[in-house]
Amino acid sequence: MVRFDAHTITPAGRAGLAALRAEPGRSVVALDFDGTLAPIVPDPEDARPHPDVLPALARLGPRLAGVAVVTGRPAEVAVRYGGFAGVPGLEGLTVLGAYGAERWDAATGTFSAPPPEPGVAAVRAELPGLLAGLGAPEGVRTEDKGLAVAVHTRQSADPAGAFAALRAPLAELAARHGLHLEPGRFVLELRPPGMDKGMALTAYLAERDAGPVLYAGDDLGDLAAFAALERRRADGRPTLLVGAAPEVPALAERADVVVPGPAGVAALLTALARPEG
Ligand SMILES: O=P(O)(O)OC[C@H]1O[C@H](O[C@H]2O[C@H](CO)[C@@H](O)[C@H](O)[C@H]2O)[C@H](O)[C@@H](O)[C@@H]1O
Repeated sequence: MVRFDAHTITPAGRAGLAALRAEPGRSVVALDFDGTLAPIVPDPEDARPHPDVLPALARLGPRLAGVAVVTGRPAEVAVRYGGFAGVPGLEGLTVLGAYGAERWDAATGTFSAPPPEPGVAAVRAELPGLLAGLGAPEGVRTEDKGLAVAVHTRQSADPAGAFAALRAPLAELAARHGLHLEPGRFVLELRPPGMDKGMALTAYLAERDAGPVLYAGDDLGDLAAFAALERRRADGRPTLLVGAAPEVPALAERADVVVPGPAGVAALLTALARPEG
């Protein structure tokens, strides 16, 4: 069983954990995908959940008011890579993809997504020429996400250097086409403004009439979800913020507890799924 002592979890987080254990039927567990459920890997197409994640979620799901995956991935990609469809116990799972712009519900098997914004097509067309003109190093990769385009530097020889060099020109390209630049772990994503994980999570929690909430994330895009739960906490509602990446200080500093990546998240979910919690 995973136990957290007073030195590794904040008092508010401990209260959130106690509430989750005491009232599972009113509780929601919401989880980021990459870096939280799935280990970070060099090629984004290779990301798959830690092997203990699905069994734990399948045990937890029927006991909770809701389980959601809140991800920057397109919903369809997250469902496919996650292996979430048709899993007994996950009939109530919801995937909020593209930072909440897209949605998939296991209960119906249906996807919903808005039409792509014209700025995304313009960026898609301009990006190869821009990257060539900037002399983007070998290993810089683009990921076409449908509603957004992402530029990855992880596979270049100097991921941090390439990230720093590309950030301003990509921000300028995004702004010129009415898009927002979303920075992440060696990724710069050009996507439409107007939606973030905090807005998506808040709407989902209202829909489920949620009580206690656990959110786990590993990257800057998860800060909006943390902020949404910090507001709930300020209203006296129990929450548990889990940071899944000690190496991302902006998130780890705001977490109630920091666990070592998807293996740590899986261990926490497995412990929560036990009858004794
Ligand atoms: O919101 P998330 O579920 O955390 O998705 C964020 C981005 O994750 C993916 O990129 C990250 O994971 C890759 C696979 O481990 C890794 O190679 C990359 O360096 C990371 O930035 C994904 O490719 C993006 O589309 C997501 O927005």
